[in-house]
Amino acid sequence: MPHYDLVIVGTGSGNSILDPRFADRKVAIVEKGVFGGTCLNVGCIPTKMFVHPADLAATPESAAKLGVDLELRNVRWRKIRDRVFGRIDPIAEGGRRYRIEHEDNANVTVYEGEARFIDHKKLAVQLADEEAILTADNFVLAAGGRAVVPDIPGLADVDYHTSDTVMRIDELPRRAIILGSGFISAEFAHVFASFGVDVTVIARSGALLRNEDDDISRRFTELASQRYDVRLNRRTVRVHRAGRGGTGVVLELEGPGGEETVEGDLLLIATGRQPNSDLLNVAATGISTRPSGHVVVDEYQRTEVDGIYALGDLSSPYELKHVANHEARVVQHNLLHPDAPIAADHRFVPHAVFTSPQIASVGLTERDAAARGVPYVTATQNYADIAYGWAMEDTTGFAKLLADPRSGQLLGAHIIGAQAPTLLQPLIQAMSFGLDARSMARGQYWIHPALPELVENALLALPLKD
Ligand SMILES: Cc1cc2nc3c(=O)[nH]c(=O)nc-3n(C[C@H](O)[C@H](O)[C@H](O)COP(=O)(O)OP(=O)(O)OC[C@H]3O[C@@H](n4cnc5c(N)ncnc54)[C@H](O)[C@@H]3O)c2cc1C
Ligand SMILES: NC(=O)c1ccc[n+]([C@@H]2O[C@H](COP(=O)([O-])OP(=O)(O)OC[C@H]3O[C@@H](n4cnc5c(N)ncnc54)[C@H](O)[C@@H]3O)[C@@H](O)[C@H]2O)c1
Repeated sequence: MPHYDLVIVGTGSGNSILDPRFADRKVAIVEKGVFGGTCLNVGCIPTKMFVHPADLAATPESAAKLGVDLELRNVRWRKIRDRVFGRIDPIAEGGRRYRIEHEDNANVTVYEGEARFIDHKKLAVQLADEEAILTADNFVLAAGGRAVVPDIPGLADVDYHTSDTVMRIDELPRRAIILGSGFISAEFAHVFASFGVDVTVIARSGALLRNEDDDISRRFTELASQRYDVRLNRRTVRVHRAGRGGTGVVLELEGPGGEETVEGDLLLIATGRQPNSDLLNVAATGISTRPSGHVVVDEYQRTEVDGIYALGDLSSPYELKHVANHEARVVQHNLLHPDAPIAADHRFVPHAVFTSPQIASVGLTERDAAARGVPYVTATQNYADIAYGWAMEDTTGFAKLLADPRSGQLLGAHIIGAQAPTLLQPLIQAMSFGLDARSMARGQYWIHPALPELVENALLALPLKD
């Protein structure tokens, strides 16, 4: 039974921990799937590589109102898909080979198989032909999560996709149904609709992206409904194959208008993700989980068991790559300096949805602020009322800020419109470093007539107390 100084489970963000400072430690890395994890292989990176061509394909629609007539002649799906994975797959394989073969990793053993705890700090790894049992002083659990597939009658008997498989299909479907109305739904609806697929989005609640600020969610729902079929307040009662030898899939729904059916050639299930703590059987080593399945960690990313750290989607309710990366840096430091640990900073975690229009957000929504009884003022600045917004003829985008009325400290920022994630970044910076709205607006130049004037004007519009 080999004993290690350090065992890392998962090669997503967990793989970034090792560097030359670990050269004198005996290390094992365990990976059951493809090296590089979700973000690289089936998450952030490929999705955005599809979103960019989708943005281009959608350009004729937005150009016409500016007097530029463009025509979308063709979408070569296989060319788009093969560019994406032709780039990504070699990176994943290169990362694997680096860990297995390169002299930098002479101290590292890679175990390719599924790990599960069988006892206190004892891990079994199911390899192709045998089971290995590993023990270690330190473990880093970075085993991520997986797509949730809801228990809907008939679903198991039809072909459906999750985000793990949908990007590798051979042909674009004529009609796609997307179940769920969160991040993945919003991004794939944009990709498919831009490529000419008839999209139907099925939402349980009365709005898409309902965790966003209500104004953002409402605006996005309106705009999405103009581009594709959005069914709100629907319960999916049953799923079955289309009749008479049809290759499609039918969803039976119940909604405000009673019963209805929707038929498609592809069904994408986008109903959230769950942590892999159950498959890793963390309970066997004495680690507890939250009701959501997330592993419990303290601010130093330490689990309840001495020497075992967890990070990323396995323990983080944010389920975002920049959070997993940050936590991996914290764990790395704390492994190297256990007597001087640093805490993870989760004060201002931003996110962006790469749909159309783009959406980005940080801090409190107005709903959060009201629920917490936090004093706040808000300001909303439309793209339509800044110079570059005129150039773009943008009539729908806006930035909404929340700030403390006295100190002017920003509490939240929410943008829907072109380049929203890029426009949000200076607001994240202000919040992280405690820059108040007045100083931010008037303590620097804002390039005229560039898009960040949206942020400048939103800051100036905040009705702060003198
Ligand atoms: C479609 C999609 C798009 C996304 N887009 C974005 C985005 O634009 N921006 C963003 O910030 N985030 C995005 N995310 C979220 C982001 O991908 C995750 O937050 C991030 O990848 C989590 O990293 P991680 O290291 O915690 O886990 P992962 O990257 O999931 O790594 C976990 C690894 O552990 C392995 N593993 C699991 N269990 C075991 C086991 N028992 N034994 C051995 N190995 C195991 C898995 O195979 C995997 O390789 C997206 C996610 C999806 C699904
Ligand atoms: N741009 C990004 O940062 C990005 C992009 C994609 C995914 N992600 C990450 O991946 C995670 C998973 O994405 P997601 O879109 O699957 O999850 P999500 O939590 O964003 O949305 C899940 C959706 O499914 C709905 N839902 C849940 N159960 C359902 C059921 N039984 N029937 C119908 N609808 C149901 C929910 O109401 C919600 O609308 C996200 O939490 C996010 O952190 C991030």
